[in-house]
Amino acid sequence: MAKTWIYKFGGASVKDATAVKNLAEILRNRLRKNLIIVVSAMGKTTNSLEGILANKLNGLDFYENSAILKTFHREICEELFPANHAVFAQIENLFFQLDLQLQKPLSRENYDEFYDQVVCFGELISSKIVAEYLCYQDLLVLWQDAREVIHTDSDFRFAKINWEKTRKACQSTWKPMLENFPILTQGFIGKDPKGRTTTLGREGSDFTAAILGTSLHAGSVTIWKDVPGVLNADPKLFPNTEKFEELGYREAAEMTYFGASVIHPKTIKPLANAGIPLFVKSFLNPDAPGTKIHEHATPHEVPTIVLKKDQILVSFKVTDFTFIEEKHIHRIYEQLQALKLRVNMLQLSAISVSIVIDAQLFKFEQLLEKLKGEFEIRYNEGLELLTILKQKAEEIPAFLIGYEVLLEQSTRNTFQAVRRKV
Ligand SMILES: Nc1ncnc2c1ncn2[C@@H]1O[C@H](COP(=O)(O)OP(=O)(O)O)[C@@H](O)[C@H]1O
Ligand SMILES: N[C@@H](CC(=O)OP(=O)(O)O)C(=O)O
Repeated sequence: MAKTWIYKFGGASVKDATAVKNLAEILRNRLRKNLIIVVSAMGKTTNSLEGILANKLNGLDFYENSAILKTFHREICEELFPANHAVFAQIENLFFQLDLQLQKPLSRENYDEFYDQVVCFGELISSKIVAEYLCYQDLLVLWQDAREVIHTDSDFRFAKINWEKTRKACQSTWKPMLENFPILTQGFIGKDPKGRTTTLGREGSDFTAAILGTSLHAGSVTIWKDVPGVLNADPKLFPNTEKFEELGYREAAEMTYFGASVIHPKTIKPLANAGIPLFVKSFLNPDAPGTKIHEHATPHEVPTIVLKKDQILVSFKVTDFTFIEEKHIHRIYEQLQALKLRVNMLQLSAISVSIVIDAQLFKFEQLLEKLKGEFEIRYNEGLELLTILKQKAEEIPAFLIGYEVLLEQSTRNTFQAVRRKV
């Protein structure tokens, strides 16, 4: 049987009508049977949907923002299609379904499940528009609902994949279709055992591409980005970046673990286990080689800089004149795990445990609430976690000029500092 190939186009590559036209041009010479195209929501649509949810939760007007989102998509369609095209009714119908969902009651208790039933519309709407446009351009693709094959548990907003069920569904339903047509589908979304929509975590469409690639033993997975490939730092934050021609799976995984947002952190592992190469390519320069992530990459010594924003540094101090013991760390980790909060950095002293975590809606307050009786808790919000891999000692001070450093750690291969602007 022929190999499957996976392309993933993220929000930036479908952010407006021009971007959708560019996507079609990329596919014009590349579209073939056995290709799966995964698309994300258009531009910042997921952020807008999160804003709508926040307004609804806080009892504020959300219909206006919902109307703005509808206009945004309708105007893209107006640039792409003639006025009588069927896509307008399809998009109208999807927004009608979104409005129905938004009329249901929302509280903190049902927030995560409600969230998934709302934010999935970003990908559903985007994939409809892109699929219709490709067909309109004689680039025939089959629109398929990713929820038919991506099976997850019911951990809403952070759903975990049922790999076996997903693999079987991909092989039995999509593989035969792919023998005749390319498939276009959504990233980020799945379905739980009760048939309810789930999502895989913010920016999870890269992970969808890896899940499909692994389940179908793909020849390769390509994620199309607005950068030339994986660089040694985010070019939006640092000048003079360098592109990697190739990277080993381990190194790429490490970069994403520390927060290099160019690839979703869960993407590398399944591909590495299956030995499937991952290409990161530019949708602005599609013929350029990009970065190849694979097993046999030549090692390099280029320092790599990763910056994670919106960090909170929390210190838990014991209050009874004892020293920090395993039981204290255990208590803190137990609560962190229950709230699905990951520790980005940890430091122990005789009487306190300091951790660095991502700021996440509601979660931090819940952590404080759970542990305030057991520890004296202090925290600083609005921080940045700077990580430099393969650091050169003499280059580090330049990264800290104009910043106050609240916590610092260094090993032979990794330098980390929690900093805030002074
Ligand atoms: N090391 C890095 N190399 C390249 N881009 C990076 C890196 N770290 C962060 N980025 C950022 O990742 C962005 C691309 O990822 P993302 O915006 O998530 O893509 P999409 O949502 O379109 O799939 C780039 O625009 C860049 O700002
Ligand atoms: N639309 C979702 C999923 C995603 O992966 O998007 P993108 O490919 O644009 O990062 C999000 O914004 O989280």
